[in-house]
Amino acid sequence: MLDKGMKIAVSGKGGVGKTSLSSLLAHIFAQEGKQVLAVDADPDANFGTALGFPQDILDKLTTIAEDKKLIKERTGAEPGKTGQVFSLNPRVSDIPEKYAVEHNGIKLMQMGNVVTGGAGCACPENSLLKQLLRHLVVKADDTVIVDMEAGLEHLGRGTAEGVDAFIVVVEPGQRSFQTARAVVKLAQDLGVTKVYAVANKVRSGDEEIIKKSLDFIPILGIMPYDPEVISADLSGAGVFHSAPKSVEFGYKIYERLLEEMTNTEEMAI
Ligand SMILES: Nc1ncnc2c1ncn2[C@@H]1O[C@H](COP(=O)(O)OP(=O)(O)OP(=O)(O)O)[C@@H](O)[C@H]1O
Repeated sequence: MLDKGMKIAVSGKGGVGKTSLSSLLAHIFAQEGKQVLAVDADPDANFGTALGFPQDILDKLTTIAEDKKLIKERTGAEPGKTGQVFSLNPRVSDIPEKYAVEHNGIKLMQMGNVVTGGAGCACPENSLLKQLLRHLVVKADDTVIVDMEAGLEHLGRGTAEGVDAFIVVVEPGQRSFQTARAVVKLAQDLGVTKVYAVANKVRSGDEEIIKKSLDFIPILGIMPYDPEVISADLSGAGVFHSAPKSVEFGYKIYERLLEEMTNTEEMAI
């Protein structure tokens, strides 16, 4: 295993279970003694709640994209305005330490949404978020788990190349398969080499059709439909602490990930 922690990005169509899987992996890596940094880069997600962070800690979490002072200080430009000159290479190395909150040995950061100009906007907040994600993936020693939206808004080429495992979460259904195809293509175009699928919310008997539909990508694991994941969401207790069946499947995915990493290292020798 590498000295540096693994860098894992999790993506997929809205609602497929990206955040639930990301939270399971974060806890499993932490249990296995890794320093884990969970990065919430999906504006629709609530990574902190899925991780089981208490509300008083989440209240202290600053969303980077909404910190106007920070954006102005680092990029030299006003957030929310286009047509300005701003730094494409802002200083970010001190941000994780200042902005992450911690609970149960897991650190959490929240990137937030870039509203101005929509997808791919050339604005100061996007410049800062992209540079920050690049720093976390390329430079940080922690095991980094990024919960991302399907558009891969913050994933630039340099960052993509540093990702050890890019996981596309898929639920049984043609729309989810189609999104998976599009996300896989986006990721590969950006230079990610290790792209995998995890099928989630799978009812017994559906495994074969899922394997057939995902023949374009290696499958890391198949997670069952698990009502306890929904209960965890309702109670705010966190998936890892309240859905033991899913935790078991999460461990299988963790082991597959380690195997994949070992294979890559052997290939590199
Ligand atoms: N294995 C599962 N079995 C049953 N329900 C699940 C499972 N995994 C996730 N869910 C439920 O599906 C919903 C969406 O899950 P989650 O928030 O993890 O997905 P997401 O892809 O991150 O969504 P978003 O795009 O909205 O951030 C939640 O209500 C969650 O409890």
